[in-house]
Amino acid sequence: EEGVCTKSDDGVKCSEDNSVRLTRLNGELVGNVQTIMDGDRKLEMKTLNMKPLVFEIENFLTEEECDYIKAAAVKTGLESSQTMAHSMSKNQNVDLMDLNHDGELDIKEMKITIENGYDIFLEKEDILDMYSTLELDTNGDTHISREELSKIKPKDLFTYLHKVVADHPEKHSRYSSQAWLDWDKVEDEVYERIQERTAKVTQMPIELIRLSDVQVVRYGIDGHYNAHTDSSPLDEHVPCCMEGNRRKCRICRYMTILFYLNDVTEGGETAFPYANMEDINETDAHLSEKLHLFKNCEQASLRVAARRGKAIIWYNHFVNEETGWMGEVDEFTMHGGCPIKQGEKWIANIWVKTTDSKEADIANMRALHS
Ligand SMILES: O=C(O)CCC(=O)C(=O)O
Ligand SMILES: [Fe+2]
Repeated sequence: EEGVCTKSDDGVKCSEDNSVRLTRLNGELVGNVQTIMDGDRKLEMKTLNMKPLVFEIENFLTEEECDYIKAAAVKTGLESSQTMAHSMSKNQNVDLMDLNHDGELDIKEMKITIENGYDIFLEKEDILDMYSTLELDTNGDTHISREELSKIKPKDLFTYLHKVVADHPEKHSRYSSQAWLDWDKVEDEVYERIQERTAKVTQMPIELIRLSDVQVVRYGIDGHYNAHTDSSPLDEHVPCCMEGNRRKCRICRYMTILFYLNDVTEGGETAFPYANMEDINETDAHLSEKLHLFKNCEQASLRVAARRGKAIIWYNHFVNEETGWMGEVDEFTMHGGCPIKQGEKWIANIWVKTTDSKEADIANMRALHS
């Protein structure tokens, strides 16, 4: 339970050795309950699932804490996540996802191309509509050859897709609004209590919890988030994103702690469509209809109901046996938010950031105390 740095009468002492490892709690088996005392509050951490490993703690946050976080997000200002912010610019060429390298795009490949490039989740009919409107598929074989594709202007594609999501916001991969809370940059008793409680139940160093990214999300009617992983697969050629780093980087988040800040009248569960599947086929993993939670939430084998104050916890990565730090991504953690049928949904994500370098992460943790 000891963090990297501990407070004592003569100040803060940080352990010098690198034997620190990322904690991965033992789930034992589904339904297992571990009791943790936080002051006089008794927290019950239940194992919800083993593959992926997911824990649930009801009433982790008090009613007041939920309202406090919501109010903080409102004060910061929520921004719509439905922009094409990460998407390609008007004039950029489409980055073709020719998965089977046959020199043309079938409907599935076009679907992925649009998802990755524009964060828009289209179905077969939508793609065929697009082909006919933009006169893309000149020979009508539902395949887009390089030649056919070279005839379209990226700007037209952009304009077309922009209109599709303006008319149908539910076609966004994510339909919500969000705000970031810089909870490591302010002195705030409520945040500190939550950080300490989170460190306690996860048995993670408080410094890593404090340095986490915290995002508050609000979903209205039809709001949803199609299935995704919260972290990127390991890639030795691309560094983990760090603050101020403008180079191409990948998102590295060892674990996710998700708080529900309100009760949703109907819908809005968190769904894990690949939970408990035997294995995940690499290519199919990102093509499966199961990922389309806006439509297919009921098919997901693990669904967690949104309840005010509840926390769920999972590990986006395994622990590398040798280094004790970030291991491979756990693809079974693929998850998202089911559409809101009635009411609204507020959550807060605590994304515990780690990088490929344990030394750099420990240095960051130490820096918090100086
Ligand atoms: O809304 C949910 O339940 C899941 C949200 C989520 O996966 C995310 O914000 O990354
Ligand atoms: Fe997520």
